[in-house]
Amino acid sequence: MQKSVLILGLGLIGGSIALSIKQEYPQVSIIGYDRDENTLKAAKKLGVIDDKAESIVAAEEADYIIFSTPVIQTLELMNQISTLSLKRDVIITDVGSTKGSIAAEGERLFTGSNGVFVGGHPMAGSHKSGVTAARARLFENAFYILTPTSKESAEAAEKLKVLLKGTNAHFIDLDPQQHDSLTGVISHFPHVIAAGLVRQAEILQESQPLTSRLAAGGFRDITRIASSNPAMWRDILLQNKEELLKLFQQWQGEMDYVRTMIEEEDAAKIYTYFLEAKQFRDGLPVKTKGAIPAFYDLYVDVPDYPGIISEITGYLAEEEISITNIRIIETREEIYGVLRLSFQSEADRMRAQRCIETKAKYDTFFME
Ligand SMILES: NC(=O)C1=CN([C@@H]2O[C@H](COP(=O)(O)OP(=O)(O)OC[C@H]3O[C@@H](n4cnc5c(N)ncnc54)[C@H](O)[C@@H]3O)[C@@H](O)[C@H]2O)C=CC1
Ligand SMILES: O=C(O)C(=O)Cc1ccc(O)cc1
Repeated sequence: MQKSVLILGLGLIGGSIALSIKQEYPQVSIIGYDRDENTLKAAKKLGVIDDKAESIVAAEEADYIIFSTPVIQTLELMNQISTLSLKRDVIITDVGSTKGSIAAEGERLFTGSNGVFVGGHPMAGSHKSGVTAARARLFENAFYILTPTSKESAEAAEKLKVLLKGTNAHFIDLDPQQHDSLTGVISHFPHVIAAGLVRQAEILQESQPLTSRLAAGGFRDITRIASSNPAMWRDILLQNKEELLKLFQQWQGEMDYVRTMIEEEDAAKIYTYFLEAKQFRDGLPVKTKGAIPAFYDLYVDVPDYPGIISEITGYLAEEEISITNIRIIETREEIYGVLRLSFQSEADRMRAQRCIETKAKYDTFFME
């Protein structure tokens, strides 16, 4: 493919898209634009882009334009770019976490004589940001939603899937409103709840200093997404306001229901509530990535002796398997402890399991 791709915003997502395109099509020319000069320099130095664009006017040469900026800036940049002399058949897309207003603006601004717009959202990420966190494999097995709104944009979506083949993502076409309603429930609202739980603990911490020490285990895990980028989530909530307001109402009803069951000490109803939640949760697919990044954790039953961590990490290093986190979960009084290793992908976790079971002969297990 001898095409030129302009990526605006070279952070975690823009950088990862650039790397995945380059991996599949080395001959494609990737031009990067970012308002932060240091990011641009880093992107060039890390080989994420082939060339730096001095200004957004570089869009006039592009066959594909990908907005990878925060959602509010994407709307502003789309307006600026639409006033340039773009190639007639340029395909324009974005990666924003919200789609309603971006897709509507894309359809209004790009009318066929100055390119065609199709909204996009790769549903994988991390709480990290910036070009240094970019990875070609970030979107592997993740859902990548495209939101075509016309026959022309549906055709553009098919071409985009070819360009983005190297993401190894699963593409799904959705209506923009349907996208916002779904991601509201499974991504945006959970970020509000996670932040709310953390703030509740923070208030208790003032009178009970033990709180943060006790919160170090499971609480820390279920509130992990509260460590996400605050500016990004502020913008996402503001752009998905209508859906979120509906969800607040529904959630308040849900919490009232739980509170009443407890007030009335209705044991049977409380049991059914948890049982039904467990059944739905246990039925969720495990092989694909969802909106919120999965934990690729492997638990290893290890004898509790000095040097055990370096023994295990040594075996993994021999096979060049990278660990993103390591922690002793619980050291039982006697002989065995549980070591939790976290990996970047399911493939790394599977390789690590084979490696440890073969070389060290320790039992390993997953907790889904
Ligand atoms: N972080 C995540 O996990 C995911 C994020 N997204 C979406 O991807 C988009 C980008 O997010 P990240 O890559 O995480 O952010 P990031 O903070 O890592 O990167 C954003 C980049 O855009 C640049 N930028 C900001 N305003 C600009 C402007 N006006 N002109 C040029 N460059 C500008 C920044 O300098 C930065 O390099 C957002 O719209 C977000 O909703 C989508 C899926 C996952
Ligand atoms: O790490 C997090 O906070 C995530 O939940 C990752 C993420 C962030 C934004 C998206 O639109 C999709 C996935």
